[in-house]
Amino acid sequence: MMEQAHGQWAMLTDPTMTLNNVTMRQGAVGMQPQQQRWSIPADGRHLMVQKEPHQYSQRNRHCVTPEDHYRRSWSSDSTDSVISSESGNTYYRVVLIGEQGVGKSTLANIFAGVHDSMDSDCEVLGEDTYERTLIVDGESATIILLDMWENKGENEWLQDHCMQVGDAYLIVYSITDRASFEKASELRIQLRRARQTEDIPIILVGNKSDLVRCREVSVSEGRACAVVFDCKFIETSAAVQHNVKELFEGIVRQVRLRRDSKEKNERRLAYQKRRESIPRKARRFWGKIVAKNNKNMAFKLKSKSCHDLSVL
Ligand SMILES: Nc1nc2c(ncn2[C@@H]2O[C@H](COP(=O)(O)OP(=O)(O)OP(=O)(O)O)[C@@H](O)[C@H]2O)c(=O)[nH]1
Repeated sequence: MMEQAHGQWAMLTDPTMTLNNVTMRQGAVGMQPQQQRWSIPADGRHLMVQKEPHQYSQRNRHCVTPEDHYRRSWSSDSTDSVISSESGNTYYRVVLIGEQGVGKSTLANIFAGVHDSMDSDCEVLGEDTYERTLIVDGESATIILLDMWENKGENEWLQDHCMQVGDAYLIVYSITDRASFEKASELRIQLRRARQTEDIPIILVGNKSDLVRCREVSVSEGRACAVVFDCKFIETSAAVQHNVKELFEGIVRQVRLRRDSKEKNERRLAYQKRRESIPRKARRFWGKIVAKNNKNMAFKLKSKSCHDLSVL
């Protein structure tokens, strides 16, 4: 089944279909430009791909064969081995949205491994669409990252589309640009309207945290905004790759917390705690003492948890 959607994009839902030169194979992932081969996740969920073979830009230069796919991973735990798709890998479609120039593509490039000193396992599924498998809390998860958001009016259909297709969203602003922060709030409202009945995981991302002297939006403003809009918050620097891995692991955890059973999530939390570093353990312990002594505990707990991406 294929749904023609605005120009060159198509939404593919049937994993066995053939489209022009594009062959869909169930179970495997990835595309090789020479072979014009496309495929979708084994779970058969919608995935947006380009119908025409495209020119690979410099930033999309990382492409691996399907055989390479599960060989390496961006793991949160170096001692874990990668779990294959056959053993229950899960796919998460994550959409980057935000004002122009806030660093969405730079974050996507880091995800894609363009800046990695080591080899990346990222696959390019189409212009501005990347796929990478991470090991988060001992389990593999594949993120399909869409960096196709455009703010220009004539691309309204694309914006609507982006608002509909994500399993999770990263709303990015630049801490050096107040207007982009305000835009982030607008986008949050737009997203809420578009997906009214759904509890979609969203992380508000204050990027460019390395530009300390140009800061226009404080950390507490970012946090307060996340509390008001009921989403998570993190500051990142794509330039120095600070908190980027944490961001992508965090979005996986946020989806899992909503989708999976309580027992599964409790197991993961226990796993995280076992592997937590001593400074982090100490911080958590200290946080509990502070919360106990705080009269406005309800507010404190809420505002405290907006930057903890491992809890709801
Ligand atoms: N100092 C600093 N510069 C950054 C950071 N992230 C991105 N930049 C720079 O900001 C500029 C814009 O980054 P992009 O990644 O193109 O931003 P974008 O949000 O994708 O922009 P559009 O594609 O126009 O929507 C580039 O010059 C990046 O090098 C960061 O964390 N710190």
